[in-house]
Amino acid sequence: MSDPSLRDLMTNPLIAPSLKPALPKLFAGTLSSSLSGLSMLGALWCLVRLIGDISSDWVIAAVVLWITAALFAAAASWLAHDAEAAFSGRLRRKVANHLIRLPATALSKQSDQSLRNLVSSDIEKLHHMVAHLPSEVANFAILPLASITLLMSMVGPVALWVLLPGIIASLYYLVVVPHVSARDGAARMQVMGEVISAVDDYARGIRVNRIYGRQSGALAAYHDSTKRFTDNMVMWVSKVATLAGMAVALLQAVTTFAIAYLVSYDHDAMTFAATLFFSLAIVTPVLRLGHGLDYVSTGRASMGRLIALLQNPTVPTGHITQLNSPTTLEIRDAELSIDDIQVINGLNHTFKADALTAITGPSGAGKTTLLLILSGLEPLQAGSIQLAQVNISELDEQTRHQALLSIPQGGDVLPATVKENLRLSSPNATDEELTSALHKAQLTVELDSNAQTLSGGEQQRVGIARVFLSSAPIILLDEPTAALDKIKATKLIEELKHLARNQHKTIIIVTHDKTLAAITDAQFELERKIDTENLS
Ligand SMILES: Nc1ncnc2c1ncn2[C@@H]1O[C@H](COP(=O)(O)OP(=O)(O)OP(=O)(O)O)[C@@H](O)[C@H]1O
Repeated sequence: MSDPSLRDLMTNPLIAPSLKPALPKLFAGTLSSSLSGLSMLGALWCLVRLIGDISSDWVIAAVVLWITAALFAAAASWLAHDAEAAFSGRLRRKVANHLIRLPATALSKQSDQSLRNLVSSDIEKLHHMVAHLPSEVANFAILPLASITLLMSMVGPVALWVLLPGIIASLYYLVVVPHVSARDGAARMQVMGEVISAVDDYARGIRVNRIYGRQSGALAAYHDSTKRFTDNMVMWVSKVATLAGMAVALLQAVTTFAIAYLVSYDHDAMTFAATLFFSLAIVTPVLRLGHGLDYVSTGRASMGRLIALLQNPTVPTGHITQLNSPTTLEIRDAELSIDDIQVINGLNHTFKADALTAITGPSGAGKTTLLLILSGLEPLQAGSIQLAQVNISELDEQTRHQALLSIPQGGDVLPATVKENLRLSSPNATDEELTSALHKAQLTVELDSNAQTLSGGEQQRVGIARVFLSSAPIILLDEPTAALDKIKATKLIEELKHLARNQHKTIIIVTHDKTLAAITDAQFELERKIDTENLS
């Protein structure tokens, strides 16, 4: 699919609403930028007049116009960057809101790197393009037009010849550079990708690399790809940058001077000076066209990726805010295929209230997927999840969050203390309550210790402690005992059973461990669906 056009910025329903409130400031920025450029041309004109009429008036007028140009340029920059900041803030919030509401399977298709890019560099590239467009409109349209009008009025149509360097420069930047870049760009991007993966691999395997030295794995790949990247860059620079340098040198000075002389040699010195200066005012911006086009093309590519992300449907929500009591949980006639593989097929079950249920089954049977479905994070293709006899997709999002707490497998903690991590779920809990919750989750650790320096299993138990602080009536846990020894795992199961019974909660865990499942209040076994027709 080709990248969206600049028009899409204004018309695409996923991007335009974030830009629209910033448009008045962008237009004001364009106007200021144009006035700044016109003031510069005015100052130039005063200097030209000085040649024919040596008077301090022209010098004063030129200085005033230069100062005016500087003030307008500052205003233009402030307006454009203010508009850009508001636009990127709105878009960033929109993308972040969208990402956290994506179905689990859609989210799993994005790598960590592409998620990072979507919320940071892609938005930066797009707002960079938006911030620079006003001054580019002034540079590439209004200033050349004003210069050409002046030249035509002074020298006549023959002055159009001074456009020649600008036209040649434009063709170079619009045709030659993109052609060379497109040919070498893909190879450069591939090497760049290899450098990034090698750095990533090296960072992850830093201890291993320390043991095995430079020759091994990621470090060797890093050396190899950086070398190829450097060679490739040198080759590219020698092809494109050298030609660009020659073009600037020839077009800006020699050729423009020669043409200006050719078209105005029989006029007076003032007209000759005006022709030379104003023709440079046309050619100089064009020589910066490469940079202009670079950020427009990267901005458009980023806009394409952001639109593709925002086009993904989010998990459905409704407006129901009241829940019947008791808060029962059932799954009815559920069907779900992921990438054309049927994972859940006609599933029906009512989970026992005030009890701890264990979901068991062989690897790949769909236990984690079922937990995601029950938490409302993976929409079904058919059937429904009934929470307190309401279809979960009709529940208001906040109501769903208050009714359901889901603790995924593995530990994800924020870079803060254990206390701060727990306080996110229960802001008013006392230190005693927090310590008691940690204790029930089979974790003995200081509340002020750094959560990120805990082991993976300990981090997971910080998450499990939230279960004992939460007021949600439905609690889902994926493999909560995976990192625990037998004694601690059994104690945790007993604590969860106790919580379910005493505080009227429906607690559901996924476990591989049949002996642990046997001591829960109820079991629900999933079978692995094997396509027997394809087995010999
Ligand atoms: N995001 C995804 N993309 C593609 N396939 C997926 C995705 N998530 C799950 N699946 C597939 O769905 C099936 C069930 O996966 P799931 O993780 O739910 O199984 P599980 O019973 O929890 O397995 P395990 O016990 O090994 O954790 C598997 O065949 C898996 O490959």
